[in-house]
Amino acid sequence: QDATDVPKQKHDYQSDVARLRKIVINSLYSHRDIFLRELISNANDALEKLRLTSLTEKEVLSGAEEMNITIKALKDDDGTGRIIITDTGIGMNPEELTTNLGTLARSGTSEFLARAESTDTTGAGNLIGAFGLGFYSSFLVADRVYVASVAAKSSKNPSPAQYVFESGADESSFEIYADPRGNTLGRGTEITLVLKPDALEYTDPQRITELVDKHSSFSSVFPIYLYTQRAEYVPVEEDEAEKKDEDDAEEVDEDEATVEDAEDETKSQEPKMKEVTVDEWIHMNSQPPIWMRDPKTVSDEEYENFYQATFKDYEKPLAWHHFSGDSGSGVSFKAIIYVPSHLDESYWQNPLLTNSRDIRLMVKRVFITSDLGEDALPKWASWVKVVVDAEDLPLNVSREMLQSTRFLKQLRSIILKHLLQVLTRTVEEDPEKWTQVQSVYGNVFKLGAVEDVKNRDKLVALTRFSTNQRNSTSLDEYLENKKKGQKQIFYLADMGSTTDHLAKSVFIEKLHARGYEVLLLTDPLDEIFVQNLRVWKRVSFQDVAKAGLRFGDEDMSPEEEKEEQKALTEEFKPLLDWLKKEAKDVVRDVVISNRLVTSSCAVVADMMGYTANIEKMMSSSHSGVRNPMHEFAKKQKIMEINPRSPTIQGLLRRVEQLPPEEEGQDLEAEEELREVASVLIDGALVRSGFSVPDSNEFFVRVDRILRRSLGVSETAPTDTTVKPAPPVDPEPIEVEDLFQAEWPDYIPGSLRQPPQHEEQLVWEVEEIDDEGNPVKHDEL
Ligand SMILES: Nc1ncnc2c1ncn2[C@@H]1O[C@H](COP(=O)(O)OP(=O)(O)OP(=O)(O)O)[C@@H](O)[C@H]1O
Repeated sequence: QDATDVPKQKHDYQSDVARLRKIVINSLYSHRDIFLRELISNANDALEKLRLTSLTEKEVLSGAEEMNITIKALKDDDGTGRIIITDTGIGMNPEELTTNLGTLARSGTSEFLARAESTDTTGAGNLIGAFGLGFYSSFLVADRVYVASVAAKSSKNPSPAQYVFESGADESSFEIYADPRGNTLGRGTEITLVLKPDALEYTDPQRITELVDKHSSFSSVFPIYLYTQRAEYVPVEEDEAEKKDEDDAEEVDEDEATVEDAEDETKSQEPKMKEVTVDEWIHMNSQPPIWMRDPKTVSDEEYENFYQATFKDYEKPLAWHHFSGDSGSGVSFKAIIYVPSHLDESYWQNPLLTNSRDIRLMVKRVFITSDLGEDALPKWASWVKVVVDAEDLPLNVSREMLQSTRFLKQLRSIILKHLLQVLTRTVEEDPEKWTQVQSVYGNVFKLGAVEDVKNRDKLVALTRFSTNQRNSTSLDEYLENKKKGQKQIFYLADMGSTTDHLAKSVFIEKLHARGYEVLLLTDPLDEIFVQNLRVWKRVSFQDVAKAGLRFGDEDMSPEEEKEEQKALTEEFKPLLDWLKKEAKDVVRDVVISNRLVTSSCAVVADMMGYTANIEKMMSSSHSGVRNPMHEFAKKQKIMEINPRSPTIQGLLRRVEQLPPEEEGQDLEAEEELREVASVLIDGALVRSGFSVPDSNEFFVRVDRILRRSLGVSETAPTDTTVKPAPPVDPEPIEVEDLFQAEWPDYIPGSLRQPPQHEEQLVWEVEEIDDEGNPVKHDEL
């Protein structure tokens, strides 16, 4: 079949593509250099696909001899310019040209586009950087793009034809047609960019060389050639010269020899030269890839550029580590590990479902796969970016075969070991970078410590916490600051709170006053971390909002303490008994406290109970579900009262003054006291981070007590009369009609807010008195 017989087919772009192209063209002008690296990266992918397919289907390789990428930048005589990027990769048939270049198959595209459309242009640039533009970046520099492509030969398609995808930057459709030139490529894809008039700088080979050197020289193991032309002066060849001289020689006769001799003489003295244009293909990536080089010879900029091109990240990496080694199972390798400067947004949405997609495994410089399977890395480390090149694996190793090699398992621990090393090194060597690492990965380390038992200690060592004494401490530093006798790591957790707020908590007042350090945990992960770890360097964690707090330097022996507690309990017995009755709905017990200094009381969780923080976490993860275990744990709270607090002492006296039942109750005094007690209990709950059972009731009681202290009558009613709403209007006015009457130029449905007008709209409402007569007001 003659391909040229096939008519041109017009296709509309999928609407997302049209949107993406628009955002790209509008927002990435200052980044338009990226088009070249994107197209080279696509060409490289196509060559990699071809190589992989050829492992099972030899015939794909026929069609073109070489596997390479070529770039031609041309300035045409009419002042226009073109760039032609050609690869001899896997190619595309007409259907593939249509779907691959006319649709966006990536997930989350629409959401992404909506965000990019709503951000300003620089913000959109960053977003697009994260998203990856690929082929559409062509339109940053080109008014018109032609993609000619021949799919690789296969048993199903033994003589593929060359087809063209053609589209203009402003067009909402593209055309697919058989290339009228026939099959000029043999195999692969040729992308011709007809440059915009303001993008002619890219016709300068020097400019292209610069860009390839910076972004792409290492992104392909296949050779990249740039077409150049240079002027050269070559001696004019003899017969040509003779021809030239023929005009001068009037006759060809016996004098010829003399003439020749004379000519020979002049030639040797000053050879005739002419200018010729020499075409040359320059090999641009002849240097070995950077992971194969000696780290001492690679500059930071080279590492950064390599990272940005390979992992398509617009931002520079935070840190990296370049090393070589032997896996232990006889596979030697070279690798670079990168720590990105940000986490993908999706990471925290589902950290435990994230798989690593960025371990690029190569064998002898040839890319094999970046999908090493589910368990390639623990989830906490799924963000790490790695290139690893193994020397001693067979080139045709498949992903499935890889899964069963020992190398892969070893690779996992090698990567983790080096990743932890590079992070730990940052702590020691670069405090500024370490702050950045903490702000991005602080929570990742906590998650890791919970998930990755094998590396737990190293990950815990990387975690940092705020305390009542400093902004950041590691657990080891905390232990160095541990006071004599202290056998617990004190912490207080309240997710969503601030450290400043926690520092003023009732639970740490004594610890703080005495100079003990308390970890102040505000992230939901903190509590999970502590609950999982339980002990660090044989010192257990103690939630200071729970029973069981010990300072370790108690002056009294536990027996003596018990004695003292017993004596105080005896002394405060009337108050304790009375409070127990009053607080029975919220706490299990009321006891004398040893943790309070200035506060009069607090509510703490029992050993089995939930602290306010856990209660919050439970209610957010079990919303609406009543679980008897949770209900039980929620009730395991204890109210502690401070025997040295004047409030408590005063309350004790008042309770003691209540006449015993047999003498007849003083109901009024009792009621008043109960009110005070209930405010105290609810206040203690709030102060301790819990919520009160009924906040409306709570406020009514507060109000009564306030009245009492202000000497206002408790029973005096508040004037509660309010103006009633006017009667039902039988003919409701359409709001828009109303606007129309007031503002004639108002377009119905066009505004939510009434337009700003000098005169305010006045709602005249007639008020009637008890007899039904209208009430006159000066002003409404
Ligand atoms: N030179 C090429 N040879 C063969 N196929 C190509 C070539 N360029 C693009 N394609 C095909 O078109 C698809 C879309 O390309 P595009 O660059 O837009 O996205 P991508 O490469 O998949 O993603 P990204 O560039 O963000 O990594 C590719 O997945 C590939 O199938």
